[in-house]
Amino acid sequence: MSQGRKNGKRPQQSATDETKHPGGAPKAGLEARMTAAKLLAAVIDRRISLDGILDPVHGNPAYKQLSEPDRALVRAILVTALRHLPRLEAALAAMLDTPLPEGARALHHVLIVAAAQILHLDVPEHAAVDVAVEQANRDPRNRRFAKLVNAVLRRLVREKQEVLDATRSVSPVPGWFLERLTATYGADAARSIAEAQLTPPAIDLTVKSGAANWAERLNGRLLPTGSVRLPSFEGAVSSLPEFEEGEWWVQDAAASIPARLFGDVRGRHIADLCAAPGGKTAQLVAAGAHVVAVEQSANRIARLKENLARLKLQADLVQGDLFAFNPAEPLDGVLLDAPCSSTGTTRRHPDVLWTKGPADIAKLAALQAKMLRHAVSLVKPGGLIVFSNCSLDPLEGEQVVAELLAQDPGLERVPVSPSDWPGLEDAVSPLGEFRTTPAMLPASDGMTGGLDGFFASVLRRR
Ligand SMILES: C[S@@+](CC[C@H](N)C(=O)[O-])C[C@H]1O[C@@H](n2cnc3c(N)ncnc32)[C@H](O)[C@@H]1O
Repeated sequence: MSQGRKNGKRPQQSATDETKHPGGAPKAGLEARMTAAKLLAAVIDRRISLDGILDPVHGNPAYKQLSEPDRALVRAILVTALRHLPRLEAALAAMLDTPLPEGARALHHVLIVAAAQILHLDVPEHAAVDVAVEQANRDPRNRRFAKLVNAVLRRLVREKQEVLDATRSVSPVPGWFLERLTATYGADAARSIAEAQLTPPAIDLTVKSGAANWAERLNGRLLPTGSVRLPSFEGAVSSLPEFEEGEWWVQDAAASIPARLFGDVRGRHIADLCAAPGGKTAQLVAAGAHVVAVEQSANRIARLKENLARLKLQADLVQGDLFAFNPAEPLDGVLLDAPCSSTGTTRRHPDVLWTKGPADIAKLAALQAKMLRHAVSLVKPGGLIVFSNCSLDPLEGEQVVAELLAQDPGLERVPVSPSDWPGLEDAVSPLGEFRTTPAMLPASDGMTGGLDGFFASVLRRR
């Protein structure tokens, strides 16, 4: 999983990936790097999501004030720091004769931000060191550590390759997550999943039609899901052909599986109960279903509306709580792509592992069970319910379904057949449920491998 990487650096791929930055002059990017350390504190210490902090409209005020190149630097630093956090901490610990004093959290974040740049970003190392020293000097709590910061980071620059090699054995994910992965997937698979989250994901497109042609046209790879994986890509996806015409949308290959599990949906009435931003609604409409898209969040349903407008696809939109959605006629099908811990998306959202924990997983699993019971109540006899989410935890997937099946004799599982998914057979469990992980779908022809972690199960009302 290390395509295109040299010395731990990777090519720019998208706005949230590690990137080059023209911060050559000693104090260039000072504001950006200082902001990055503060925002890292907000994620790690206050468990605020990165998406919330970096939102261009509702995000952190200090971040919003920065120039676009500085914002890109902040994003790259934060994503990199969170992806590699335990290894960066181990690297710094190896440079320190004694651990940092208790309570030196601000200093910890300054050092992590600098270490992420030195070890993984294509920025001048001296700028990362100088700014960290300046930042320590500016903070009365940290001033006495400025010399230490200088010495530690200069040593990190000198011993970079040795440090990268020595910390490779450190798990890049927090202990609670590795334990859960190991309990579910076994030690080897858990390690592979943890390693996979270090590689930024490729960009996958779902196309309205002619996937093989699109793959050829974009020099991409046709995936077993029918998605088109782009080769390493710089710039805005909106610059790709036929964006305005609405011929395709960005959707991780794994996220495209649940809607496909309904089979032929032409003329069927299907509700998508957690619909925004609308990737799965779009798939169902494009495949010929009449879709009601239900979404609680006003901001997110506005995005869904924009997305459908660009794609020239029509669905009925209902803004509100799915528990209040009770159509007069029972439906042919319901898709419940429920809110979850999102631990399957850490390649693009590495903050998840530091902002969420086991208690969130348990709480979300209980909510999903309640949502799934409501979803089942909306379909007619013989109707299908597809339950999915992007968590890697069985508590939010296999167990939700197993418990409901045990309680409701009027419901049966419709097993997915591995032979219907050549290339993804390993992702179908013995019970016929989908379980993808970021370690699946090997890289090939120089193209990034991997998939988001997803769970999907098909149920039928008897
Ligand atoms: C995982 S996302 C759905 C992604 C979407 N299916 C797609 O493919 O683009 C979950 C969505 O459920 C929405 N949601 C959460 N609770 C809800 C509720 N009680 N009623 C309706 N929507 C809800 C969230 O706002 C969020 O947009």
